[in-house]
Amino acid sequence: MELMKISHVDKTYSNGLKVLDNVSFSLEKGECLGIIGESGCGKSTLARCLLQLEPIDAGEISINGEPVQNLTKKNFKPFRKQMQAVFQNPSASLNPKLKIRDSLMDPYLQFGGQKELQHFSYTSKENYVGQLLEAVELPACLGDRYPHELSGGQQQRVTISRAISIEPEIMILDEPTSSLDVLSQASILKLLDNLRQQFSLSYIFISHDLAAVASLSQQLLVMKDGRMVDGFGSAEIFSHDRHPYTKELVSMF
Ligand SMILES: Nc1ncnc2c1ncn2[C@@H]1O[C@H](COP(=O)(O)OP(=O)(O)OP(=O)(O)O)[C@@H](O)[C@H]1O
Repeated sequence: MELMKISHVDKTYSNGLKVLDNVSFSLEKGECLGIIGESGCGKSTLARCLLQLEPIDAGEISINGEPVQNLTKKNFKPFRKQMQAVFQNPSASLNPKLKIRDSLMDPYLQFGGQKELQHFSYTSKENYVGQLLEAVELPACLGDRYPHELSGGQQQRVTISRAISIEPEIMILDEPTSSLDVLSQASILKLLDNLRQQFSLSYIFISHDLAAVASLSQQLLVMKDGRMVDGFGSAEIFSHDRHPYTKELVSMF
């Protein structure tokens, strides 16, 4: 089942730089779609456009068959609730003045409240936050701490926990492991893979790190200078049919 469809999307910044050029792809329910590309190719711009943090100039973005690119912020809110994001730098994503417990409550208060949760249950703040921390394999006592009292890997687990807290359908992962050391990267990738299966999530995983993307994704797209130049199933990454640019990326890792 097609959850999200991106058709012929263009984006040019006000300085005249065309960053997305006729970008099209679709995300199937339950899959991890990896998007690989070098620094500056437009990956983060794409993530921001999907989340409507940036407007697009042309094309269509639809979620569950509904075009969403022209919706007001208010009308986009129900779709935004279905689509959460994890970014590269967890310390920038967490409010330094809030205890972890209060950061974790943020999406529930903003979007959830009345929403029936299937995997988590809300009986009290304490209990809900405990379940959220447990889902990302962190002890409940961390709820009492501030972000600077956690390691980078623990902080990223908290941002992942916050993203799944209202049980979205889609997660946009924009370089989720790039700021972490190698061991933390591996354990976060494993966690993300487990959570996708446990919570029936679908991922768009954007990174310059081919090994990380390939380890998690069923489908891969290769982005170069704002265009998708190649797309294939993860088993076909080493195929002779790959685009020359894909072969170049593969040969570098
Ligand atoms: N708000 C903006 N205004 C003008 N140009 C921008 C803006 N944001 C990004 N750019 C430029 O658009 C291009 C693509 O940037 P983007 O951050 O999307 O790439 P990226 O592939 O995510 O790179 P990286 O992996 O280094 O984060 C770059 O040349 C960048 O300098």
